Amino acid sequence: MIFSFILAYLEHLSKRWPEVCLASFLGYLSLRCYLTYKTQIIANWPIVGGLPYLLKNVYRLHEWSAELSTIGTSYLFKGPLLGRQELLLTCDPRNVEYILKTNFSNFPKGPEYLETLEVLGQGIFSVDSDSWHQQRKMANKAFGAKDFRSSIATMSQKVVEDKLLPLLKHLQAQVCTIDLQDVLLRYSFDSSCAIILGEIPGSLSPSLSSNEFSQAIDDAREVIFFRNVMPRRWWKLLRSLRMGREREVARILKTLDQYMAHYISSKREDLLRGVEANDLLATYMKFHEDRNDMSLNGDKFLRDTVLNFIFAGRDTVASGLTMFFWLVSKNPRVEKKIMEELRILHAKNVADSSRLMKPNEPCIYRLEDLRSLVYLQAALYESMRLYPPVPLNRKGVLKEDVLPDGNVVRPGMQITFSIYAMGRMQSIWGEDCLEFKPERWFGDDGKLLSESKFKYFVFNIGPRTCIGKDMAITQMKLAVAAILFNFHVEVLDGQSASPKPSTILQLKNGLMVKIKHRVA
Ligand code: HEM
Repeated sequence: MIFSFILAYLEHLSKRWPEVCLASFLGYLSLRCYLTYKTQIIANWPIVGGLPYLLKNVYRLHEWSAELSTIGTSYLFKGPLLGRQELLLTCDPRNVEYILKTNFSNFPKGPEYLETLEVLGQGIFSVDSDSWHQQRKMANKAFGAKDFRSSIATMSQKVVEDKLLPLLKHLQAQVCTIDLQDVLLRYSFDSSCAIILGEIPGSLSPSLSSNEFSQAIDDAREVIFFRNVMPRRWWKLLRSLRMGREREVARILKTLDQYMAHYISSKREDLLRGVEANDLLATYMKFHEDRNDMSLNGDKFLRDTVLNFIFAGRDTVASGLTMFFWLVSKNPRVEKKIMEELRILHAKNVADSSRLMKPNEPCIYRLEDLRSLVYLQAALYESMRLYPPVPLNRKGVLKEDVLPDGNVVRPGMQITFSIYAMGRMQSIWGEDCLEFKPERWFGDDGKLLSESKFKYFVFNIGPRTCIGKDMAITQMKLAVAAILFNFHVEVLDGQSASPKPSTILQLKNGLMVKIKHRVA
């Protein structure tokens, strides 16, 4: 009796106020979803899919990815109904190896992802298939060129010696608190530009003034991140309306184009005047000077190529260094062992009369010293395991395929894997996976193990493996050895290592330190 009365009343309401009824129904559904799913780390709600979870966690994306890895190694995430996109989140190392290496050709970056990299043009990083093959071949040739390889070490050493150490000496004398993350970003920017363009932009000057080119790279990265976390249709709509972050794109492109045009034309003039140059830009120009194919030698090709290398190298090296200093500050035992290694080498160099080392000048390490710094190398690998500079990777799917864990992937789907989560998985690294232990990188014979012995995806694996790995390790070792030997980096208490949401791992609030004199 009461039931039929309620039904009749509802029928009456829905006829008189259909909007109110629809709104109440949706409200009821949302409340039910909220109460059902509120304690879950992730779920696919009706209509909106997993978007509420993404929005809720976007500010702590990498920590969230590590939490997801504790409930399962793969999860099929569904986007909102409008433009529904399926995304397989995985941190199963078998899947990642299959995607990056075993069946590489079936998993290109794909048009959806490449669109988000618009500012990078058509460089090695932002193309697939034939164009990528061709560019990779050229890049392998450039990175294999003897003159270019030796200029990597010479230029990095020059930036450490002439720019980084004098700045740190100045900051030590000022006795002030500084953001080490910012200083290291300046170092990797100056050092990358020196190696790639043959010019040091001077961002390590004592005034620590801002640099327009470097700022445009930061802004471009933010746009790329934004496009990667927003549903595709949403950011495209914002782009057509020139709203939000998308409003910035034209200005960023203009700045990047202006700087690139300047560097390319002045390098061309230098080479015509017979100036000797072995930087990457000059190496590419020399490769192609006898070719008439303008698509390989034109300014647009050079602009995209060189910009891609600066993008790939600048933030990654700074990120690796920042997290290294953070971890070392929390692990004095490791710092002591690195210092022992550095002091033994220093004593050897002082005894070597050809090195002409003066007792009161800051100690500089050279390329030939780096090979013997094995504990330092292990500590760098280990810190990038816990804090990989590129924490996420994304791939598309060409043909339907079954991944090693049984998940079926189809064209149109996206696959994202978290290198951050995989670096912290007990099933890969053992019970002490969260400890910073460079010792895990040594075999029973005391020799440094190669990273291929581990499920270590920090530099990618397979055909698209990072081409700048050796360059990065050289830049990092030279900087760490010079900083630690000459200064004591005092990391201020009360800071946390929360990464900011970005395509490159960076600390949300920087790394505040005091630079002090190192007492021998
Ligand atoms: C610690 C420093 C670095 C780390 C952790 C790192 C990591 C990576 C990763 C994960 C990828 C694959 C990205 C993807 O497929 O989307 C990559 C690709 C690449 N890296 Fe690095 N990288 C570092 C430094 C550098 C440096 C210094 C350079 C040279 C300037 C460089 C040049 C490249 C290039 C050109 C690619 C694209 C390769 C291709 O697609 O064939 N990287 N790197």
